[in-house]
Amino acid sequence: MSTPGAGGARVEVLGLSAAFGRTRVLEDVRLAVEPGGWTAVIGPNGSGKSTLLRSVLGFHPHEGMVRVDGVPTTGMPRRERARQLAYAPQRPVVPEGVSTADYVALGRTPHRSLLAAPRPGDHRVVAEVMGRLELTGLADRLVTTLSGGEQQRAVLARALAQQPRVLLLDEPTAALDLGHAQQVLDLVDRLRRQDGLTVLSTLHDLSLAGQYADRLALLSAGRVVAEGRPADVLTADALASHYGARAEVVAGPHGPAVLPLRAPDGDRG
Ligand SMILES: Nc1ncnc2c1ncn2[C@@H]1O[C@H](COP(=O)(O)OP(=O)(O)OP(=O)(O)O)[C@@H](O)[C@H]1O
Repeated sequence: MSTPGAGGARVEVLGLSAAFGRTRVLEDVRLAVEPGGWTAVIGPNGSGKSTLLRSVLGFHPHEGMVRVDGVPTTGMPRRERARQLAYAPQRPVVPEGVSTADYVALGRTPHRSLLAAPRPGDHRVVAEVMGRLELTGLADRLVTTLSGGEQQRAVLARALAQQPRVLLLDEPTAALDLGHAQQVLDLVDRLRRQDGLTVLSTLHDLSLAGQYADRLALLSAGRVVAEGRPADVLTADALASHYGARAEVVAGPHGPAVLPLRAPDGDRG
């Protein structure tokens, strides 16, 4: 598939801190994702994962710096930023009165001059992405009428149609059944392996995070408390101390998977 653009880019997050009003929610976050790498940011509810992604995109005010291939994103023209970084949000707001095909085609906007009509290449990219995400049959449906999972795939399709060098995914599988979740993650995995797309995602499903990402960053109360290979970050101790969870971590063929454990009989009411 020829979806991403000019190969992946190195992303560096340097000393990033952010707040809502006076409440600080990210504290001195440092991360680097190599071209073609996939870092999944994990962490309990409210630990700052979405705010981190939104800060990297420049959607949330922050201190510190984000660099793409060494170039700070602050001050980068909007269109240039949109050619480098694409984002699929956790709770997308889809426009009224727009077909699914036209919605996905919005991803081509950064690649054409203002007011220029779509070119054959634009239609080809949109058709290809929609085919890959099983959206072809929904092309003429209003995007507002799609189910939650279909909408989530449409949002990802729009981001991929952007042919970015870096893909930021906020909970890309939240509304998807297991089969579609695997389909989406397999597609992203293929794009990074074949074309070097760089991926920074959040993922609540720790087993999927352990299988697909090559690095995990564990956020807790706005700080990165562990970063490294999935097998080193996903440990029963880390799940107990940062999630308050009982779980066993088992080694799978492609990385660790998490098996949640019921409370012992004596601990249940
Ligand atoms: N608009 C807002 N106004 C005030 N506080 C906010 C706002 N959005 C998020 N927060 C707070 O910032 C903190 C980080 O939120 P964020 O959404 O980044 O966490 P998260 O790790 O993505 O959470 P989840 O796993 O529940 O999606 C939380 O305490 C949250 O309540």
